[in-house]
Amino acid sequence: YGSTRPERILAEVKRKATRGDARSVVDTIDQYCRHQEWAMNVGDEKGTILDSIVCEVKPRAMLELGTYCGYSAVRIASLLPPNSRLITMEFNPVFAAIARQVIAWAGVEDKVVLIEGPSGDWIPKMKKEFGLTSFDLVFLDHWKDCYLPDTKLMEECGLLRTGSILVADNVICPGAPDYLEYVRGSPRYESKYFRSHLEYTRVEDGIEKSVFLG
Ligand SMILES: Cc1ncccc1-c1cc(O)c2nc[nH]c(=O)c2c1
Ligand SMILES: [Mg+2]
Repeated sequence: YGSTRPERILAEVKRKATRGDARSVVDTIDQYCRHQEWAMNVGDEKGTILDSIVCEVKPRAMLELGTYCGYSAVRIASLLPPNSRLITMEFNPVFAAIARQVIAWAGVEDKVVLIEGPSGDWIPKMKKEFGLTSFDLVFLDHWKDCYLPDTKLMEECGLLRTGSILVADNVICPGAPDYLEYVRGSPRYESKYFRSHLEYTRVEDGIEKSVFLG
């Protein structure tokens, strides 16, 4: 039986990255996915844009939708101030199992809570389950068709406050046209596009940063 791509990524992390060194985990995955086999991590180019927003916002409470192998969870967690939390949500159990091990290898497990299951089921439960009032920063990187419904659900569940920031990956490739139209057209958001490329390629992609105005 063959291994899966996430399993091969984890194997490379265990082979090449230094335990407890988040940056070496990030760099190892980038090297592997650029030179061995492509995978849908946010990557180094868009990752740098994400880093700058995380450093600017210094979120106490952050949500990531779409963990995959844990690349961006590790990247984000390494930048979080003490007693800040990243909650990362993954629908696919195979991805979640790999991500837990990547997050542990990087030594950031005390800053990251990984939850498994559909975002639509979890979002209405978040406040109660985690004693949250709202998220300071949300990274949308799961499935393009869920960006808009999940954003509306977070609004309805009171998980966004005036000033909460949404950062969405892949707004060009694969693209989330309904989401873009919503955040760019709504008076309740101030939206800005950061032009970049699809991870490890020359294909255009970008990140949309949208501030919720309440
Ligand atoms: C898989 C793929 N193939 C060709 C072009 C883009 C993608 C792609 C890239 C990503 O960064 C993704 N992030 C989250 N979720 C996705 O489904 C996803 C898909
Ligand atoms: Mg992505």
